[in-house]
Amino acid sequence: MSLAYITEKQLAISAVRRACLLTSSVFNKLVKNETLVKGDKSPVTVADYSAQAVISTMLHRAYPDDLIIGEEDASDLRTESDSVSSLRNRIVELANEALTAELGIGDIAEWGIGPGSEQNANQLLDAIDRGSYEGGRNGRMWTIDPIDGTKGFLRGEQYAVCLALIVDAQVQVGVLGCPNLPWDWLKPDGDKGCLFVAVRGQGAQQMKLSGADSAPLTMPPYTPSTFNFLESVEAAHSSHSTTSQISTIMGLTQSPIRMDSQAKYGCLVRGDGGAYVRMPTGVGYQEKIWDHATGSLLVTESGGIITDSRGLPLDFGLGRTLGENYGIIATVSDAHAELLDAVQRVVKED
Ligand SMILES: Nc1ncnc2c1ncn2[C@@H]1O[C@H](COP(=O)(O)O)[C@@H](OP(=O)(O)O)[C@H]1O
Ligand SMILES: [Mg+2]
Ligand SMILES: [Mg+2]
Ligand SMILES: [Mg+2]
Repeated sequence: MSLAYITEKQLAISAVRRACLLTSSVFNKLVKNETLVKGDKSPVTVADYSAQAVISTMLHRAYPDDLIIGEEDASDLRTESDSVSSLRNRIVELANEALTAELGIGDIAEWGIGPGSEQNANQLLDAIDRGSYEGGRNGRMWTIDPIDGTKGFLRGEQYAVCLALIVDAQVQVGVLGCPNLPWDWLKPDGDKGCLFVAVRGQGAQQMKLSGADSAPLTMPPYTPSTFNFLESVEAAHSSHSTTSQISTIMGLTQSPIRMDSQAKYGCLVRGDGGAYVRMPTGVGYQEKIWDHATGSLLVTESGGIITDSRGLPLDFGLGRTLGENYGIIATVSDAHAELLDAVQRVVKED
């Protein structure tokens, strides 16, 4: 067994597990004034902030020189008002609850976790803001999406805690925690909570969020009669009509599965859906690297191909966004050429 990135992998699993416990515990208690609206009109909750604080604290303790690209920043939490200070107190309380929880299998106290690891408000706000790195082509950087699919989280549906290590613009380690995802997609009332892990060159695996048993993941081969798409719930994030046109060209009979967050990538690699298709709804939006870093490695490590709608590889070396990539398509290797062809025919018609 290869030992490359073995510590980074264990750290990422540990950090994502702690963050997932935090987010699931918050959901049951979330009250209205614990959600803010960001400059781009998207929601952010105390759970997003505290999960980023926890993950960033652990990364910094383990690898002080590594850079971090996190979705959230703490500027809205640094102003002085009664409502902001109660929000801040809640974030400190939640982050410390997660950081100080007893050590479990694979946890290392030097990562700043376990009893006695409390951080104060300033330390936690600084940890959130350590995620402000601009990114780039060279060096080691982690990317955190503390809650991907915040809208799904608020609806009580799918969301994911996402963490990836990028080295010289290549994703090397990716971990995805999906607290609300059923272990078996066909048994929605059965056990929930899945963790997906991939290391470049070492394959991908799925394990229970709560336990250690893991199963290697290989995407099932292309079967046109049962092939279906995974796409966003939010029509503003991904064009549902474009997906439907692509589906018609490919002669697909199954309807798409709509789901928030990178949980779609988890479902793709374990075979719940045939392809993840994300076509832009307008011009100008640039996909964020933290929305696809982990998912892209899961795809390539389980026998799939991921490109943009022109067939170009996703470029994680251009900063905080995927820059010029336009749309995203991911599917098992033997279906990719046909899918890409259908996508290009639809794009040409538009
Ligand atoms: N106009 C847009 N087009 C594409 N993606 C968008 C978008 N506006 C927001 N998003 C991204 O879509 C992500 C959710 O993905 P999905 O639609 O697959 O659930 C959001 O992540 P967050 O929820 O972490 O903010 C956000 O980064
Ligand atoms: Mg967001
Ligand atoms: Mg996201
Ligand atoms: Mg997010």
